[in-house]
Amino acid sequence: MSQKTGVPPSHRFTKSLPVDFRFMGSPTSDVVGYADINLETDGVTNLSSPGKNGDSGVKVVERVGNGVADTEQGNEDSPYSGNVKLAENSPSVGDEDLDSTTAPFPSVSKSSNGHRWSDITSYATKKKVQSWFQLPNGNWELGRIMSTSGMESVISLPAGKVLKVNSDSLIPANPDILDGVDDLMQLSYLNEPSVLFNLRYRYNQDMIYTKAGPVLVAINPFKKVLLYGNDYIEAYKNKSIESPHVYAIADTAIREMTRDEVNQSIIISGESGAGKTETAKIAMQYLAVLGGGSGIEYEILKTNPILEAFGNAKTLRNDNSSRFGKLIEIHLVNLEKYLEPRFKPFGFVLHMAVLLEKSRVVQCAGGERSYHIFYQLCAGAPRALRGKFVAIVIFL
Ligand SMILES: Nc1ncnc2c1ncn2[C@@H]1O[C@H](COP(=O)(O)OP(=O)(O)OP(=O)(O)O)[C@@H](O)[C@H]1O
Repeated sequence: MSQKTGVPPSHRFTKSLPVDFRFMGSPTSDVVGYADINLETDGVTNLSSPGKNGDSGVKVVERVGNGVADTEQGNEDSPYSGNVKLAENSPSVGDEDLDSTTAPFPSVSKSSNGHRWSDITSYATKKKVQSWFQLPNGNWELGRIMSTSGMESVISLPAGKVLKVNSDSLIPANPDILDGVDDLMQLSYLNEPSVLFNLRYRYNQDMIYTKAGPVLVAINPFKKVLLYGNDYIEAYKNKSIESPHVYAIADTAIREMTRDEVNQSIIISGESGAGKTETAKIAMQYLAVLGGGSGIEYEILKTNPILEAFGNAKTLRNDNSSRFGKLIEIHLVNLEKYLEPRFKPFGFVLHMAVLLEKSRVVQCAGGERSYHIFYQLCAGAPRALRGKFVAIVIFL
């Protein structure tokens, strides 16, 4: 099978979080010794890395399972610790001729869970399907299997690199026809690099939403994307558009509530700066339009800046970080059976703020700020009063 020739070069590799990734902490001391990639003149890439004592030992990362499902299995420290196993001081690919079947290559140690990809991998190598290979620096590269002998495969990577690798370390890639599918469940091979590749492929075309079965994956675009507004809302309401979207999630929630007469919840989770607050507002925007247009919905949406003034602050990760947990309850009144497609206006929206980070009022880390309201107070106050406010802030 050919490589993804229609794919721009920037899409052909994808990167995992480093195996020593910690959410807010610093890398641990037991880090993987990432190998340097040296492109030899004969086009064969050798993996080499100075070991602790200056030897050429390299720690090799083994992928032992399906990245999507396994993220829940790891310990709480590392999101990928359930998936990876370090084979320390394994020999690196040497300078030997590729024809030499005894040439050392990054070894892969089996995990106690067994190698769940081995069946699929052997099928993939037999059929020479395009495969993903993880370089020691964490990048996944899409390669074409040139030959396989025993447990070794020779793969060609983009830019003419050729590698001899353990066949078990290859992870099958999906055919080109599945590039950028709407729902990750449609992928023939559901593995970490394929998921990352698909998300990245869509993201590069401003398709920031992708379904993973009933779950919506949203990637923060950090720029204005033309996916919102009344035209889109109308289209999702009329079901004339089916691309994954927050609007579609909100639409499903309200329709199922009407049909089953059961309350619905939308849970939005992600790390700081991922876009949870914006996503919640986008969902509320859809519900507001669907609500019928009494005007009260828009007033409710306007309460967000007030809530954010008291509960949001600039952090190193997010200029408008919510420093509290938020539960938003939207109550619909006079909801008559089978009222679709038009719903009665909202009764009220209940915001519940919990676990406010109180310490931020008196102390915050360098480069961060206290709650927006303090700065807004100073900015809006008459000059004499402003001086007093600033004095209080300094005194605190
Ligand atoms: N859909 C989007 N379109 C454009 N920009 C977005 C979108 N979602 C998020 N952003 C940008 O990312 C920034 C951070 O998003 P947001 O405040 O929603 O993150 P968060 O997950 O709520 O973070 P925290 O947990 O720190 O409160 C926003 O201020 C905005 O600039």
